[in-house]
Amino acid sequence: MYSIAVQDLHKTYNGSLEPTLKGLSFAFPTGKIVGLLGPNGAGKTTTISILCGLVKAGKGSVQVLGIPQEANYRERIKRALGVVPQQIALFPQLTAFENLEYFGNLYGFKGPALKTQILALLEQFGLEKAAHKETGKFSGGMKRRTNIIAAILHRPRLLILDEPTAGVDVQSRSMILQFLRDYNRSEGVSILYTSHLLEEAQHLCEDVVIMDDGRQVVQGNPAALINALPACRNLEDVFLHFTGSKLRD
Ligand SMILES: Nc1ncnc2c1ncn2[C@@H]1O[C@H](COP(=O)(O)OP(=O)(O)OP(=O)(O)O)[C@@H](O)[C@H]1O
Repeated sequence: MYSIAVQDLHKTYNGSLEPTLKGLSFAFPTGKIVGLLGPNGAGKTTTISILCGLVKAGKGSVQVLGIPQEANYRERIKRALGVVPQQIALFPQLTAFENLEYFGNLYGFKGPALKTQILALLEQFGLEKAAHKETGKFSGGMKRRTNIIAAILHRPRLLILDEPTAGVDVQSRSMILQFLRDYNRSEGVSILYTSHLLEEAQHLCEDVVIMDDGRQVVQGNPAALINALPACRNLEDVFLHFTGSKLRD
């Protein structure tokens, strides 16, 4: 079964003359870690927002874990999908524990079982000492780690992360990447993540989808893509080969 299958996706935002997605297609099987890569403005966040049911596509089809995008899509997908947005989505006046309790409640989890789970995850993410501190006073890395916990409290089968390692220090980044590997292996959770750090994506992902200007330009295993192009030494070379070096702003 495909974890995500996107076919000929189009999107033009209201008020925009230029389409953001121009026939994007890609698919990958369940259980993989996949990188959705592309230059600034390629349409990665737009694609994620459509997958989550937050933005409506203009044309094309989307299936997430076999669930087609229909009228009650968001309700159907809610339990199966965990999302870590690019912007930190925490209440700064609430403590980490209170934030996570709030997100757990949204999924119908309550009481001692939720409390135990939150404390275990805070410990796993190195946040046990900060559990009862306001998240507004957290460092970037601590906020990001708390945000990831919020996305996995309900044990989703697919986790989508939009630049989870942007702006965090080396220690937090290393912890987050190790968590993603372990989580994928031990729970079989499918992961789609975006990043501009291509060395990171090369090591983490079994598959990458490189998109540019609203379309897929190539999909494949990083090592296989590098081997297929004799002039490319790494994924960054492959990326530049397919997307060119013209600045996008
Ligand atoms: N809400 C919106 N309304 C109008 N245009 C938008 C909106 N959101 C995104 N866009 C435009 O769509 C294009 C793609 O944006 P998107 O954020 O999906 O790209 P991205 O690949 O995630 O970029 P980045 O790497 O910079 O995060 C950009 O030109 C952006 O200005």
